[in-house]
Amino acid sequence: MDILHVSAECYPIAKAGGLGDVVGALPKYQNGLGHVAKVVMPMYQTKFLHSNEWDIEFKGNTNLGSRNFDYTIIRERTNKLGYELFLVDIYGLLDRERIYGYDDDVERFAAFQIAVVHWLTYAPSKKPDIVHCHDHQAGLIPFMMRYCYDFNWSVGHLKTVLTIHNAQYQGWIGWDKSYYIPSYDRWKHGMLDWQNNINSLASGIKCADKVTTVSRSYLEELRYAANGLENLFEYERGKCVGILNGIDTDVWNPATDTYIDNRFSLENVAEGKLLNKQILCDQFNFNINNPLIVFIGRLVGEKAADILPDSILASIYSLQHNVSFLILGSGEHDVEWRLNSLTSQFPGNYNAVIGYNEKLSHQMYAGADFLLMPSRVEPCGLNQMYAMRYGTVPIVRSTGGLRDTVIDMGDEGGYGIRFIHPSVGDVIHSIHRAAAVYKETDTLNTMRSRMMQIDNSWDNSAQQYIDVYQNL
Ligand SMILES: Nc1ncnc2c1ncn2[C@@H]1O[C@H](COP(=O)(O)OP(=O)(O)O[C@H]2O[C@H](CO)[C@@H](O)[C@H](O)[C@H]2O)[C@@H](O)[C@H]1O
Repeated sequence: MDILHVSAECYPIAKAGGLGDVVGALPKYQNGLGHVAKVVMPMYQTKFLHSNEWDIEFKGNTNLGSRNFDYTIIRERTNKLGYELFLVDIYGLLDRERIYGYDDDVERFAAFQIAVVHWLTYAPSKKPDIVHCHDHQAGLIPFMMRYCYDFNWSVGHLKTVLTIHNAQYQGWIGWDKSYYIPSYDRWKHGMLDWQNNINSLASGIKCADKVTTVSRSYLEELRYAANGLENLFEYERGKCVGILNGIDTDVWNPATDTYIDNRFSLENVAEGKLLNKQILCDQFNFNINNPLIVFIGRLVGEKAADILPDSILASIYSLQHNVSFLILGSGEHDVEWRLNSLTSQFPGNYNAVIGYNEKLSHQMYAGADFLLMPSRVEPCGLNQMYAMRYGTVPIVRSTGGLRDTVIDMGDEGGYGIRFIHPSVGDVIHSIHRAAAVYKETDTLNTMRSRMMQIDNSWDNSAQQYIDVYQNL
């Protein structure tokens, strides 16, 4: 089968979170199964863009409302990522350094989607069998392919899949900007609308042939907590399926990871982790004998980052300073500020690196004893799977993909710590459980050995996506 993935992120070109990891890996594994999977994404000003060679694939001209624009589709010359990669260059709109966070993001991603569908319509090359859209930045594509007059005569018959990595963000566009959508059958305007806005994600759910979420539990949860789309998920449940993400075991492998100084595997996990922990302890002035608990991720309400400061403060006091915490992330300014200000309060027990740092994240997965994820919402979560591969015990709230991937150490065959509420009390209790198990070397080693042998690779999930396509 011929599959085209459409996404705003793709690792290693541009990544803000887990979406980039998934789109960077899934096509490679689908190609490994004998299919032809490709990726198209915006051309941002990235290091990857400037350090690789590109061929021009197609040049086109189309409109965003009254604004006429040229676009160019370029293709990475060597397929070095294991799949064909196309970038959409729209001068003045997409060619920025960051992925998101601009005042005109609505215009940028609307233009991106229009350009992709225009390209699919007018390029002479063979059309894909499946257009696989990821999150709201590609959510309008199924509508445009099916109902916009400029396109549907050519691509209206192609099958579309929408994968929801995070339903919190929906790509709302006021109806005052509806002229951005190329002309369409007005009777179909309900396929764009949700609660008096154009809602890109809702439109994708209505119009795509199949909708997938990144874990089964998350799909269940969306029926009662979907940031306003609950009824839609209930109504469309027949076309929705949960497929757990995998991890790219080429990138996330403690035996070959070039970001870490001391590589290790199951055979020497205790020694390997200790050497990596020593480096972190030297860098951040921690006592190596204390359990090291880390958090990596976006500092937003969804991840319950706001409860970290109080939980950490209380835990350091109640464990009499026999614990260390390291935070890596960025997000809401007040959370960043509160997390930063703890550093001076607890030198030797706490530190925070505010920002995005791929290398440090790998070093933390390798050197930490525990990884904390108190998420209020976690569609799948990749961090816990990376942690497990590096022998780092996950401490997770039992929700979404965290529930599907972590078994509590109190249960048969368990290897992690699970708690129910995203509350300071539950987090402190779990940190105390972590501090206790840290002293039981044999139990800790058994848990490490169990989690490192779990196969969370893409092999299984990539095939499940192929099954979805084939059923269409
Ligand atoms: N400051 C920082 N520095 C370095 N690396 C950082 C970082 N902040 C985050 N990361 C990295 O970004 C990724 C985060 O992935 P997640 O899946 O946990 O969350 P995210 O909410 O972005 O993804 C959404 O999509 C994914 C993919 O479907 C779902 O798993 C998830 O539940 C859903 O919320 C990891 O690779 C992590 O190491």
